[in-house]
Amino acid sequence: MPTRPLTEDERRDLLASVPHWDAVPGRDAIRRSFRFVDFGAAFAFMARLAAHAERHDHHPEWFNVYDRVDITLSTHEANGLTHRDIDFARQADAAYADPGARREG
Ligand SMILES: C[C@H](O)[C@H](O)[C@H]1CNC2=NC(N)=NC(=O)C2=N1
Repeated sequence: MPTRPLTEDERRDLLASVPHWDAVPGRDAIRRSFRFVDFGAAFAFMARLAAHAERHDHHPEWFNVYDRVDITLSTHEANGLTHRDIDFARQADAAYADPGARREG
């Protein structure tokens, strides 16, 4: 998957396709917070995405405290958003939508 920066048209269309993700002020990056029933569910979510990150050589910036995981995505080599970030966001959304994810609420 290319690591070139997104074109303006790509950016508009691709960001619209990941509506749960918000632009990060001052950075060409996107972020989303995920809440789970407990730490075990949060960590299982991270473990699943860690495997994806390794397979695709594309790694998130993330923060975890107990039942919460905050993920920020950007491509360091491009110093901004690329297709890899959109792909990762979709993977994270799919993992969170999985019935076994034990989401909060
Ligand atoms: C050497 C290794 O392939 C590169 O550092 C990869 C690793 N994971 C990465 N992750 C992200 N988010 N951006 C990158 O540019 C990147 N580059």
